[in-house]
Amino acid sequence: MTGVLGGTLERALAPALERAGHREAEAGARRSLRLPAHGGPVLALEDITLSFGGVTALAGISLAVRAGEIRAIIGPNGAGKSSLVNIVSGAYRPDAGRVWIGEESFSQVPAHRLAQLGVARTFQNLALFRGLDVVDNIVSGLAYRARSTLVEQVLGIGRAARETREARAAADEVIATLRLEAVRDRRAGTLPYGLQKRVELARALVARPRILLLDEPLAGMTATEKQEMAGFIRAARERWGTTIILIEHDIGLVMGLSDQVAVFDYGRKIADGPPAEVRTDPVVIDAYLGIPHDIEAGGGI
Ligand SMILES: Nc1ncnc2c1ncn2[C@@H]1O[C@H](COP(=O)(O)OP(=O)(O)OP(=O)(O)O)[C@@H](O)[C@H]1O
Repeated sequence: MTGVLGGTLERALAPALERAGHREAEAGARRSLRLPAHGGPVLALEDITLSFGGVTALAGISLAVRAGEIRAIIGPNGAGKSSLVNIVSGAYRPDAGRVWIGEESFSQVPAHRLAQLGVARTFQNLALFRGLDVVDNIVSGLAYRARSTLVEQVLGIGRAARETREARAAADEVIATLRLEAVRDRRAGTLPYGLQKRVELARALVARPRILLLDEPLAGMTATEKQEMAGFIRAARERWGTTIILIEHDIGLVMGLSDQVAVFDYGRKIADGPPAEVRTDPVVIDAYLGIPHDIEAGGGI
């Protein structure tokens, strides 16, 4: 029966997987990736529960993400994906459970220390400074680091001058990796949507976070833009070893891009494993295709 269900999901996902187009190349890229040999979890959730009034958004969620991993979190609407990102980024305090970031554990992640903890995030909606150049938008991702005084900054001397030089160098490295050279000095607000999303990714990467939370990075993009963005997410991980947590609705791309996929449904984690396993898991198929188990037991779909 599993085989039949597995085949059903394969068929359901086939067009998306076909669009992704380079599963084999991606598998090869994963094989050649230099992950730390004994990378322990860089991020772990321990029995996290979160409710809003009578609605349970997350019910006893545990999750461990290894250093350098691309971990997708997928699930139908309302499954609890954004709640999880908001807990990791400190916007929400769970009712119970702890979050581990590296060696430190928290009942609520201190949002003001997020950058210092090495965590960066992007948002579902664009949040760029539309009137600023691309490079200045990217440099703004380093603002929290500035140690120079206001006087030094106004006069452009001392630590401020050095910080400016270092920030530009860091921004230019990200610009080169994400192939943004041609629009470096363009106003962000004048760029097509897909490029603006790429600038957001660059801004989140400029401080070289250990952990990057991407909330629907491919939403609203054309198929070509999605392919490009998936390539740049992979490039960032390969260049800097960034651990990436990815919330995404495009299952085809997720399956090709991620090392591990956790599937949520109604606030519970119903599957967690490599894409090939998750894709054929009957529980996941039920959640996505709405195939009741009694039909499965009855032998026909
Ligand atoms: N701030 C909030 N106030 C009240 N209820 C909330 C809040 N945030 C989330 N919820 C509820 O918690 C549940 C999980 O929502 P969440 O946004 O985390 O799911 P999701 O998987 O990200 O959904 P989507 O894919 O639609 O963004 C939903 O029932 C939602 O209505």
